[in-house]
Amino acid sequence: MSPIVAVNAVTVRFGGLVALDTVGFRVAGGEIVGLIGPNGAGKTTLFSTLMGLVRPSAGSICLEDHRVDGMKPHLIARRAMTKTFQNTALFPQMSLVENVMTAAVVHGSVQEARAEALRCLELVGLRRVAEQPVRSLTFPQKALAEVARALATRPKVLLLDEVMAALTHVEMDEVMASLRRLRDEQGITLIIVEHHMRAIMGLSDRVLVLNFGRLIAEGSPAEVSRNPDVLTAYLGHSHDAHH
Ligand SMILES: Nc1ncnc2c1ncn2[C@@H]1O[C@H](COP(=O)(O)OP(=O)(O)OP(=O)(O)O)[C@@H](O)[C@H]1O
Repeated sequence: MSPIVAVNAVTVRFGGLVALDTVGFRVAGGEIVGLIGPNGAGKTTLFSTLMGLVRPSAGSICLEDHRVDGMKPHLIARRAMTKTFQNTALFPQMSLVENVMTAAVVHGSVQEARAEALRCLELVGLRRVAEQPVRSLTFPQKALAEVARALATRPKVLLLDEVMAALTHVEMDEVMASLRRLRDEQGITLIIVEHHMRAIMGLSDRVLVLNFGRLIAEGSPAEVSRNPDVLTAYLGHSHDAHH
């Protein structure tokens, strides 16, 4: 089966700095792929490049066999790949469903946007708190609200950018269960950047490891966590290893 996402020898340079160096990998439809690496490894740059916010200096990116590198972000979103936004402020005084509707208005009338927003909330298990103001939600509910907002564009591939950043272990487990269900029931492909190793290792089918812009390892969570190159990369950046 052809991959849903194919990244082929992508290089990104910022002036003299090589932020991504001939990075290549494939993602199958319905797969959960974790992307890890020490600070400055290139994770954010890779997400930005996938989303069309950064143009690769070399290489190509295909989404369902269509080249998307160099395409504008909204056109990539229309081709069904989108991203959550790190620390995007939800409107705290508005209800949850109204917040998701702000992303769902692309679907037409207010009534249609509301129906779409409720569908997205159902997908992440938040339907029952739809009418509550966002300020009254728990941290894991807020994290899942970000995911629901991203789902309003009906992605096949969803890039999750540190949605679990502020959570405790118990809260993380709650979000992870919802994300797993989203993949299992909807077949949505998830690519995840997360500093919490526990979340990455618990959720991912496969983990990609970046270091200084290069892909240094790829495998199951168990394979990656005993890979000597990965251990060296993290020991050199002990701050990250403790997250
Ligand atoms: N717009 C930019 N202009 C110049 N250099 C940049 C730009 N964006 C990122 N970089 C550099 O590219 C490299 C990769 O950064 P990136 O933010 O992608 O890493 P990261 O893995 O996401 O790090 P972190 O975990 O700290 O978020 C770093 O050296 C960074 O300083």
